[in-house]
Amino acid sequence: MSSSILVFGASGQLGQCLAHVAAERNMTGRLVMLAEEQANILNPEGLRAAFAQYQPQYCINCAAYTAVDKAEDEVDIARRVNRDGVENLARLCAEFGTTLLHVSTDFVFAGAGNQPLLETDETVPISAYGLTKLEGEQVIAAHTDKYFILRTSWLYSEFAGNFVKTMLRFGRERAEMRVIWDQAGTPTYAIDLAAVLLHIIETESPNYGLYHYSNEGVTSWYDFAVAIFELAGLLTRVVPIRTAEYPTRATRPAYSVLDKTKAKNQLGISIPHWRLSLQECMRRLAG
Ligand SMILES: NC(=O)C1=CN([C@@H]2O[C@H](COP(=O)(O)OP(=O)(O)OC[C@H]3O[C@@H](n4cnc5c(N)ncnc54)[C@H](OP(=O)(O)O)[C@@H]3O)[C@@H](O)[C@H]2O)C=CC1
Ligand SMILES: Cc1cn([C@H]2C[C@H](O)[C@@H](COP(=O)(O)OP(=O)(O)O[C@H]3O[C@@H](C)C(=O)[C@@H](O)[C@H]3O)O2)c(=O)[nH]c1=O
Repeated sequence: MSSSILVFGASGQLGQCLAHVAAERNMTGRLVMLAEEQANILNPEGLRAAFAQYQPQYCINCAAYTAVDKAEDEVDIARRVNRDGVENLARLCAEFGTTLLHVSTDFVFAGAGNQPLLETDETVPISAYGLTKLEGEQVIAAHTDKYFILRTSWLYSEFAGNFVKTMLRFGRERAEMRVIWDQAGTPTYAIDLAAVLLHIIETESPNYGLYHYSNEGVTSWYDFAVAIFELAGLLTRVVPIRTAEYPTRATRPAYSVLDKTKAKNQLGISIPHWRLSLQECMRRLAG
């Protein structure tokens, strides 16, 4: 077994954040970054060749179908990536003795409650994306014990497309933005999440299992947008609206705040507040 770490979906948002954090930690040499063109997780033969070549100690799966609204009309395609592709990886990890690090979502929950969600809370996905991501979690647990699944929420960063970059783009063009205030959750800086994934590897944590991870605190998309414009120095007016006033193809959970107690206790991490991490991201975007 080599010490290498295979990363799938390397050109997406989280994949790029991993490359960035790995470089800061002098871990770049261990990472084998595979974008979809180099390794499609739907191609078992190609994946087997990569596992055989690198004999990885760890595999990080950043590959996913993440188009939440589109998934409602393309559930089969979403399922192939978010369930079947993940199953391909889980099978190979079991065969090669590789530890699998995978990322899931707050959208596995219905979001009807008002208390921070635990790993043990009931999952009731209300969107096709959420359902296929939950199926991905289940196939991992069915094939291997050596896994870490981190459910996260509202990812953003300076890389790829995300809510922060959408707000900044529209905010520069428009005097006013209408943003939902009755969906509560916690944004997560994908750089912080990447750092946790690499921390699990660096510490060779034996505490396998399912974890919740987002930044600390609670907010709404509206408050998040207000904070983004404040930090960017934009005068864009943000109008709070209800979910019903912003119809989307997929239904999103009204409340999806994740309780991170388990991750803090078992992985030995401390978690920055979402405002601090947003500040850091905005600093990097400006610089
Ligand atoms: N973004 C968010 O707000 C949240 C994301 N998550 C989860 O976090 C993880 C990372 O998300 P994020 O980085 O933001 O997502 P992105 O959409 O930015 O990245 C996903 C990557 O997967 C690639 N991909 C898609 N299909 C395949 C395939 N068959 N084989 C290999 N690669 C493939 C995509 O390539 P291409 O673009 O070319 O299709 C893309 O590069 C995902 O598991 C996601 O479900 C969880 C909560 C919130
Ligand atoms: C662009 C925009 C969005 N919104 C709302 C719609 C939605 O409820 C919320 C976020 O919209 P977005 O389309 O950016 O993000 P969305 O695709 O809903 O984000 C989700 O992505 C998947 C992958 C996840 O796993 C989730 O954790 C979550 O991050 O903001 C507005 O109210 N006004 C706006 O102008």
